[in-house]
Formats: sequence, structure tokens, C-alpha cells
Amino acid sequence: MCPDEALCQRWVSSIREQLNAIASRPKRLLVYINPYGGKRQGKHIYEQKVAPLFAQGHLHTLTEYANYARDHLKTEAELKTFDGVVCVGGDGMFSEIIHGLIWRTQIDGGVDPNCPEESLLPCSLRIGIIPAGSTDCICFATVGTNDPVTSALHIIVGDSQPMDVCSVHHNNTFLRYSVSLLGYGFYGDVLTDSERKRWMGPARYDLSGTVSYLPARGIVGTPRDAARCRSGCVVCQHNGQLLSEKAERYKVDEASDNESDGEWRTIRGKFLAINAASMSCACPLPQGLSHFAHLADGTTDLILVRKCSRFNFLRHLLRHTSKDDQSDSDLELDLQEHGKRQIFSQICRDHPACSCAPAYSSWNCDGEILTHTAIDVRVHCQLIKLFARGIEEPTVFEDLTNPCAI
Ligand SMILES: Nc1ncnc2c1ncn2[C@@H]1O[C@H](COP(=O)(O)OP(=O)(O)OP(=O)(O)O)[C@@H](O)[C@H]1O
Repeated sequence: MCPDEALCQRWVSSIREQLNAIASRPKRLLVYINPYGGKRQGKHIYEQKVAPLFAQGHLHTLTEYANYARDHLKTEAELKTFDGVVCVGGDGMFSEIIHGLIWRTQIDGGVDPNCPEESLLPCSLRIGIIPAGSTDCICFATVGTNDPVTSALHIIVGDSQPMDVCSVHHNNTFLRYSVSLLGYGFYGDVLTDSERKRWMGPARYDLSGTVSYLPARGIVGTPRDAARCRSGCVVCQHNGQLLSEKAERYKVDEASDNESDGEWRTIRGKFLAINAASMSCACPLPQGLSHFAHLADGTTDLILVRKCSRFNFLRHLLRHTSKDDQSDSDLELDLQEHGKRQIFSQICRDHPACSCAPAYSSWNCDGEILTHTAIDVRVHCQLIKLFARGIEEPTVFEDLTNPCAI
């Protein structure tokens, strides 16, 4: 609102000028709206909050059934006529979009998505997420807030945030793509058995497993260096550059095998949980499974939780809510307090181990159950791009404890 019309016009033309100067703004978007996600507000959120901000000419579709958007992107969608794809929904809808888009990109480019060794082609269309689901974890991890208008503005100005994607195969069959958490044991059972609370008794497991992995080499950053992935993350930029140069070298010299990637390592044992976190998996609280994981550094954080007492397992889970990582000593001290120890002992007594429980679990792949146990996981560095710019650090204006800011 502005009483002075001339001033108002100056603002409008100034803003238009600025927007026109941004070359990366999308002109035509393909929008999928899940009317049934979260609190069933997707359509309302899009119509009331987002559509009025978008220019005319975008194509929006209400999904008609689960996997409608995925299948449409895989086959029918005229992708060449769009500059980006927007999903209005939650993490499940986002997963549909990446499955459709990645698959289509490989088929169009002559890459076999069923082959676990293939280097996948990056998707050229960026993806926007208008949060309208229940958890909206991916939106939070890439934007820093779950607000439809903020997300719409990131789309309008054409922001770009690269993101790693893991492909998951069983033998030579493609199973799923994952961007957040792959978890076997505890996190698989939370999904399948949450009502029966079987997960409360980790001692019931006797999950003997073999995990083979290729340690990240030559890149910067470790899961314990306390460098959080934030807007303009230098770790992601550096590693993305390094890995794409390496991929180019492989292309030139087909004869070179993966020797220079280093040696595979194998760990055998009994585990309560086997997790691969490709992002911090943080919601506003708790801080996430792997606090210092990066969105686009070409690696996934492997978290192996060996068989331990219930008490220690609960301590491990509680540490996810703290600001530091698993080595946080304050929390250790906290838990030594007599009262808390008593509470945990009570929980453990109330949920005794079930000796008849089967000694297998399921993989939880970004919230979906996988039917196979033996899987191959490969990280594809910066395979997709989002209309986002990563989580931004609070500016001085948001620091209300700073009197200058007020
Ligand atoms: N028209 C539809 N009818 C039924 N299910 C649909 C339809 N469109 C999409 N879906 C499915 O609904 C599921 C849930 O949707 P969505 O992710 O939007 O919300 P949510 O599960 O509440 O949010 P979150 O995943 O963030 O917790 C998705 O797996 C998606 O495949």
C-alpha cells in the first residue's frame, strides 16, 4: 500500500527491472498439485498463495492418483516446452517428481537406469517444491523454512540449488532413488512396525550384516568437521567441481577403471541400524541424523550402529536432538543424571526383547519400504537442481538479542 501513486509506480518498475535482469528465471513451469497430501490443502495453497505470484502461462495439473506425476513425467510430458517442474505436496510428491524426471532424462539420453554402474545424466529441468505435505523435510533442508510463499519466490527469481541423488539397485534391477535417508534396522522398522512398538526393543535384533563401502577420497569436508551445509556451501562447490572433472577424465580414458577411486572396505557384524544420510535430515527440531551432511558434495554419510544395550541405543537416538553430533559430551553428562537414567531403565523394562522376532528388517528409502535386503547404492553428485538456494544463515536483522538490529 502506498498513498503516492508515482512512488508506487517507481517501485513496481524498479522491481520489474531487477527481475528482468535475472537470466535464470523460469518462463514456463509444469506444476503438479497433490490434492490429498498433508492436510489436503495443496490446491488451496497453490490457488491462494502461489498462483497469484506466478506469471500467466504455467501449466498446472491436479494429480489423479498416486504416481500420476511420476508416470506423466516418465512418458507423456513435453519436457522441452518447460523450464522447470513444480510439485505442490510433501516429500512423497517430491519423490514422485524426481523418479519421473531422472528416469525420463536417462531414457531420452540413451542411459540404462537399471544398470547400477551407469553414470546418470543430470536433469536439465529444475524442480520447485511448494510445501503442502505433512513433514516437508526436503523443502526444509533446501530452503530453511516450510513456507509456500518463500518457495514460490525462489522459483520466480530462478534460484538454483544442486542436490545429490543415490540410486538403489538390487542386482541389475533399479529399485528407487533416494535423496535423504536410507535406513535398515531401526529406521526400517519404525516405518513398518510403529504401531506394535517393536522398535523399542533393539536388543531383539540379531541383524548380521555385511556393509561394503567406498570411502570418499580427495574431497573436502567430513561428517564431523562441524561445517554445516548452508547457502553457497563451499564444500559442495569444491567437491562438485572435483567430481565432475574426474568424471570427464574417465570419459576420455575409458580404459582407466575405478582404481583411482580407492579401495572398497567391508565391515561385518551385528547391527541395530545401518543408515546412509545424504542430507542432515533436519526438521526445525531435531537437528537431524547427520548434522553436517551436505546436499551436493557427492557423498553420503554412512552411519553404522552396532548391537548395543537399549539404554545406549536410546542415548544415541536422543543425541539427534542436540545441536552437536554424536560426540556431544554435554548430553553424555546430562544422561548421567540419576533421574533420566531411571526413566530410561523404566522404558527398557516396559519393552522387553521379543525372542521370537525374526532377525531381519527392511530398508526405509526416503519413507518408502524396499522389498529387497541386499542393495547397491551409488551417489550421483548434483544429479538434480532445485529452485532454492540452501539454508541461509540468519541475518543480523533477525538477531533480536542484538540491540543494533532492533
Ligand atoms: N491424487 C492422488 N491420490 C492419492 N494419492 C496421491 C495423489 N497424488 C499423489 N499421491 C500420493 O500421496 C502421497 C503423499 O503425498 P505427499 O508427499 O504430498 O504428502 P504427505 O505424505 O502428507 O507429506 P510428507 O511426505 O512430507 O510427509 C505420495 O506418496 C503421492 O504419491
